[in-house]
Amino acid sequence: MNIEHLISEAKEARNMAYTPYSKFNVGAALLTKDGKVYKGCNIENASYSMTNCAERTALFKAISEGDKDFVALAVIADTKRPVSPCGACRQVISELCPKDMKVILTNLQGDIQEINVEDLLPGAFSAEDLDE
Ligand SMILES: O=c1ccn([C@H]2C[C@H](O)[C@@H](CO)O2)c(=O)[nH]1
Ligand SMILES: [Zn+2]
Repeated sequence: MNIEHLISEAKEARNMAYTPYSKFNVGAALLTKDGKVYKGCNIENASYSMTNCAERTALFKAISEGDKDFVALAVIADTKRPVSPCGACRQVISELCPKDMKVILTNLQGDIQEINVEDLLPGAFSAEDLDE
């Protein structure tokens, strides 16, 4: 699976976004070691803070299906710069994905930024912080 294909899966997921409030559609595609792709879109709610971002939708779908070996995540939105995942998603990605995994951020113009998971959220709170 190449990066272009993963991005096209993210673009497809974006078409499923449920965004009656922001009209800002985001898609994500999460690739597993076995070559399976979990797609996710953002899902909003009239109680705005209940919104789930595309990145977390894809991750939660995968984890809930028993998949946990991830090799890449692509995210796409109609932004001037490659879309920037929110803080909540950076926290969740940091916990569930390997440190050296590539996150491919892109936009509809085809600008691409690749970033390692470990650089998404420097100093992230993690499981180790829970140890006494
Ligand atoms: O990386 C991002 C950034 C924003 N959103 C969603 C949340 C909300 O539905 C809309 C506007 O913030 O975009 C995502 O899904 N992923
Ligand atoms: Zn988010």
